[in-house]
Amino acid sequence: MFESKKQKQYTVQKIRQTVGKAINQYNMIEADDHILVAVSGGKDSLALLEILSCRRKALPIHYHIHAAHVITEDVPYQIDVDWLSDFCNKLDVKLHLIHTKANLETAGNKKPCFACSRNRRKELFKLTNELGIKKLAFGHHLDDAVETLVMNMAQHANISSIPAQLEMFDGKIQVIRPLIFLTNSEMKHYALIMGFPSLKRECPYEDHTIRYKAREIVEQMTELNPKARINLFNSMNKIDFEYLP
Ligand SMILES: Nc1ncnc2c1ncn2[C@@H]1O[C@H](COP(=O)(O)OP(=O)(O)OP(=O)(O)O)[C@@H](O)[C@H]1O
Repeated sequence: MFESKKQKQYTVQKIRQTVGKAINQYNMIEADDHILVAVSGGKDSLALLEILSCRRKALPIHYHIHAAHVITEDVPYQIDVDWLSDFCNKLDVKLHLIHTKANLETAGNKKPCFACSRNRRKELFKLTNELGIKKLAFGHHLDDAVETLVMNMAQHANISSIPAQLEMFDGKIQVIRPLIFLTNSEMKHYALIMGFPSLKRECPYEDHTIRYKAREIVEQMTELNPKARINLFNSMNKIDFEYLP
């Protein structure tokens, strides 16, 4: 679909404003904060890094952005680190590369993908702590939250998802998700306009079977109501306890 320069500018501005809305609503960023952005090389975390970095120029408050990318050496999936370094340089953001191993052979009956992402999170928390940073930002968006809601209801019989912000380790680290009000389709659109390449390759261990099924279910629900995705998201803030069994 052809989009004029003006339309593209409008989309970019709207998406950046929506990030700003989440940041303000959850008080995610304060003056002089240091924020470590976890960057996978996928479109969402690249956009998150770029948006947070650009916002610094437009705001009266100042905050510091750092980026971290975890390289799991024993998993045959790597991104173009030179491109990412260059991207961070242009944004005037320091990139921290974390080299680690998932040691999948010792993961017992845990699935490789689970063991690898648990190790990645551990490494990100470790670096955040070592750098004396309090805020760790992830690139999860609204679709991730809705899919997680559906998965948790079906698998764990509880109503829970991924929070927009969460205090961890007795408040030492605050996890923030500034893209939480944006859909996957909005993020795809943003990446296309900004010309972000897809640095991520499919990992051979990647097992998203359940998540893909949850995604399909959410997609089917949009046939009931085109707004189903947003409604599922908003329903998490509107639980009518009197009308529950
Ligand atoms: N190798 C990594 N290094 C640093 N952070 C990561 C890495 N992989 C994932 N993350 C963080 O975890 C978030 C969710 O990861 P996930 O693999 O679900 O995202 P993705 O959709 O594959 O990539 P992205 O969200 O960047 O488009 C990412 O947005 C990013 O913030």
